[in-house]
Amino acid sequence: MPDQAAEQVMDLRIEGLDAEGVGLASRGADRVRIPGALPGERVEAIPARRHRHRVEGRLLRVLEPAPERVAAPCPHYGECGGCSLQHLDYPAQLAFKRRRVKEALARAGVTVDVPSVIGMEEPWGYRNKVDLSFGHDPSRGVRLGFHRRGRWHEVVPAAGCLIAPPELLAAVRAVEGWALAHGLDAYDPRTHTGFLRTLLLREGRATGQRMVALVTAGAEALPGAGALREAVARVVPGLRSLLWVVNEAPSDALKVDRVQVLWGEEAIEEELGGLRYPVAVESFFQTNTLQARRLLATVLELAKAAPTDGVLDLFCGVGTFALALSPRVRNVVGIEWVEEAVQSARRLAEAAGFSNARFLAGPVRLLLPEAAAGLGGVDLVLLDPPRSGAGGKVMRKIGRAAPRRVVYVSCNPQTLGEDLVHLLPFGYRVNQVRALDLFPHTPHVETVVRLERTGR
Ligand SMILES: C[S@@+](CC[C@H](N)C(=O)[O-])C[C@H]1O[C@@H](n2cnc3c(N)ncnc32)[C@H](O)[C@@H]1O
Repeated sequence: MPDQAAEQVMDLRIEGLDAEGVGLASRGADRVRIPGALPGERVEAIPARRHRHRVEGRLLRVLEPAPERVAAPCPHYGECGGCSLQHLDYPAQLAFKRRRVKEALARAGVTVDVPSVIGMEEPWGYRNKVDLSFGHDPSRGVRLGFHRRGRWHEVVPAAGCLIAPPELLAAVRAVEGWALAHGLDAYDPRTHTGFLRTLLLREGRATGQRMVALVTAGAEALPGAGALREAVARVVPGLRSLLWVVNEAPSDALKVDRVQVLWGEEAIEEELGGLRYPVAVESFFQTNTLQARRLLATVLELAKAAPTDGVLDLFCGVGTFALALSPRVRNVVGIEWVEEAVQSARRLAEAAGFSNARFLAGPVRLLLPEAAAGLGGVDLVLLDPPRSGAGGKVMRKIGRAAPRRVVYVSCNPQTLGEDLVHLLPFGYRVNQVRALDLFPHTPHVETVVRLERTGR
């Protein structure tokens, strides 16, 4: 785009928000996306990038603010890649999420009442897991923080993050100081040089146990391991696990090639539904413990389990739903492809004496028919797939297993709607929906949908 156009200031009226919570306006035939702008507002923005009829705009000034606009309390709002809805007051965030769920269901041809989103009384400091990255800082060498919005290889400071608990954030300065003192540099995935990759912090909300995991590129030994131990143990209360994780993959995604326990245990524990779950460095565990309890209660309410039920729990992770259902049903089979999560679920079932719970390790698509056949009748299917959804093949296999009830837990309304389109033709009808806010100040929303087989 020529410089002149890049300088062109646009005076726009914001018409709505897209699924990512970005303000949308029209300008001739163009759709303009403006992060930070709210519906009803008149704003000044400049075009930053153009793709065919879509223009990415940068907000310059809000000329007429919406009544729901609030001053974002985080000092790094706008620069940091997280919490993009902080400028919208909390009730309006919940209303936006409710609309997202309604619209996604409507696109799938489902018209059903979507009640208000179940929000948090105190929507701050809720995360039990924080992922930080090391970046190069020209003035001081290395910096530990969050990815910068739009420039993923740069980081913004983590201090002052309002959705992470301060007890975990205390590790950041200690680890940064240790890295600077030992002259260690940040790994650069573009050149595959450098050493320090990420720092993963986890806590068990109910147990007060904390984990600090340093992820680096490959090395024989960790320089200054003793000093790291001392620095972290001094500032992180309830430290139960200090780990050194080696990730030799070229990309940024967390891959665990080797784990060394520098102090304490390999995992921490978290409590949910009366059971204590071990949480290892790479395990999936709901990141908002308080709302995860409400999610579990909602799933149990919508499942309406009966003692004669045979149940499938697909994408079961460490088995939170299957284990909670086990004492209420005839038998339950969980399917999950992370072997370590399946082993954890099996151990918990055994310790609790749930002899009617079985867990299979592998892809849902391949194991579902065998698991359904082994149950002696499937009455209820629960599924909680990742953001990408379950996919048409899995949904059609559920339809062919013909359970009377399906409870679909989704963290992405869009893929929820797309998946439902494959199940509805098997004679299912959505008869209850609940939405919960597990991720305040972000556009994400958790939805639980109950379907019943009416025909066929
Ligand atoms: C949103 S999590 C649900 C976890 C679980 N309900 C819980 O609360 O702990 C999705 C899970 O699906 C697993 N997964 C993703 N794709 C899978 C597949 N094709 N087959 C089996 N498991 C899969 C992931 O490893 C993850 O544990």
